[in-house]
Amino acid sequence: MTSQTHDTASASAFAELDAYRALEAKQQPSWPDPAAVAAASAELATQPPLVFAGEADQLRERLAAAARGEAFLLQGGDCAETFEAATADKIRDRVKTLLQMAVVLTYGASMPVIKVGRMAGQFAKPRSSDTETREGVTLPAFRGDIVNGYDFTPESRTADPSRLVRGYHVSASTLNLIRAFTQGGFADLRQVHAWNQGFVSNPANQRYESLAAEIDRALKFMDACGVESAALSQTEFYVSHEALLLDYERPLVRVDSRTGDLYDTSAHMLWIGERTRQLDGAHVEFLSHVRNPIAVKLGPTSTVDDALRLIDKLDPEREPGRLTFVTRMGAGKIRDVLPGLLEGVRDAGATPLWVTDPMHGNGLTTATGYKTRRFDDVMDELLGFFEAHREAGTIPGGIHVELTGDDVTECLGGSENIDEEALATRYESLCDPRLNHRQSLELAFLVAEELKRLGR
Ligand SMILES: O=C[C@H](O)[C@H](O)COP(=O)(O)O
Ligand SMILES: C=C(OP(=O)(O)O)C(=O)O
Ligand SMILES: [Mn+2]
Repeated sequence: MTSQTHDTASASAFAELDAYRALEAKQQPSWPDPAAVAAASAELATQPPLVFAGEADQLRERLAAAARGEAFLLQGGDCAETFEAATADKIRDRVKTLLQMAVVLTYGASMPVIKVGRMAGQFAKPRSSDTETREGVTLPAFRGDIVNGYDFTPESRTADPSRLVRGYHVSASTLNLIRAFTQGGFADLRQVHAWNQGFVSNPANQRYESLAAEIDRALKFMDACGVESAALSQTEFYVSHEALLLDYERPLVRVDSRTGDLYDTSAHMLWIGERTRQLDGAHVEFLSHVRNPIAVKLGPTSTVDDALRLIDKLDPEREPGRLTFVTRMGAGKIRDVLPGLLEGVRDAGATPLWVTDPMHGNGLTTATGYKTRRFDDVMDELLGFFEAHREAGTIPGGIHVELTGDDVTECLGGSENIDEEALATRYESLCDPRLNHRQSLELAFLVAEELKRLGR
């Protein structure tokens, strides 16, 4: 193609993308100053992409393997990242937690684990209510650091478009550190013990320690045999977030110079949330025009028809790895709802990647006002997910969890038995409750058992 025909082709691709502008976009902030939003978007449009299109393609291939049952997706991180918590220590501890979980899963299941952080861009939050009332004062709800501040004052809660640009820069520095850790030796499998250090000693990381010792012995054996593999010293690590805030996502859509295709370069993988997955809505339209791997959350009211129409819109070619469904049904509903959904999609001949989010259908608020989840409900939804797939003969391809490497007390239960009273001691999340480091490892051991049972 000459450069002129290339320009014409990308102009028409952008025109198709912009069809979303005529559709309803739910869960967007009301920015008080539209000119300032336009200026922030224009600034973002001049910034370099955060990811390379070829990386997104590689992830799509990995996800295709997971949809075939030859790999397993581990996607996790904060509910809402914050600018303040984008520190070296906190990013390192989240990466370490995901690496540890991946080792538990890989070793348990003898299967490659695809590591995808809810990191480097997971800043925008959909809310149940547009406003929050405290002691008779009503203000706009907190919609994530990329929109407004958490402090309960009118100034802080006013949507501020300069946060869009700051969100980009915090994402860039977070991603930079993730790349440094995962490619610069920190993720070397010979560091399997080191990832466990610095966390409060507990039964889950003691169990991890003995698994790490087995891995060490296996590595020494391989060394002694002269087996060398670059795969041991580096790991692929991808980033993802909910593509919620279209004023942030749109300026980061770029043309892949290799193919002329559009990619949303804010992350490798993007998902559409339960609240914004309307077929005639802006989010579905927008993501139908970019080539990244896309996920859609499916809550308990989802029908087979919803799923099939999403497939037709987002993955008309039924390209392996393009589309992931993340089901978040709730422990009490998954066994009733999921088998029928799996069967309907299976009978239509489609093979999306099926992943469970055992967190978002299991929220509750305590009498003292803490948003929390019971670890037992999370575990129960996980088991229900594996059961439903056994029933339908389909492939349980991954998990999507809200977690942190920090020693927080946000979810009830787990082996340290966090109770309602303990929630107050280290509750740090600005949105949903996350599994702490120990609960995350416990969950990984349970999933590893289920994967072993599958005997893949
Ligand atoms: O992360 C998910 C949603 O943003 C969150 O669950 C909404 O919480 P809310 O019901 O407190 O608004
Ligand atoms: C908002 C989220 O989930 P859902 O769309 O499933 O409610 C989330 O993943 O933080
Ligand atoms: Mn959440």
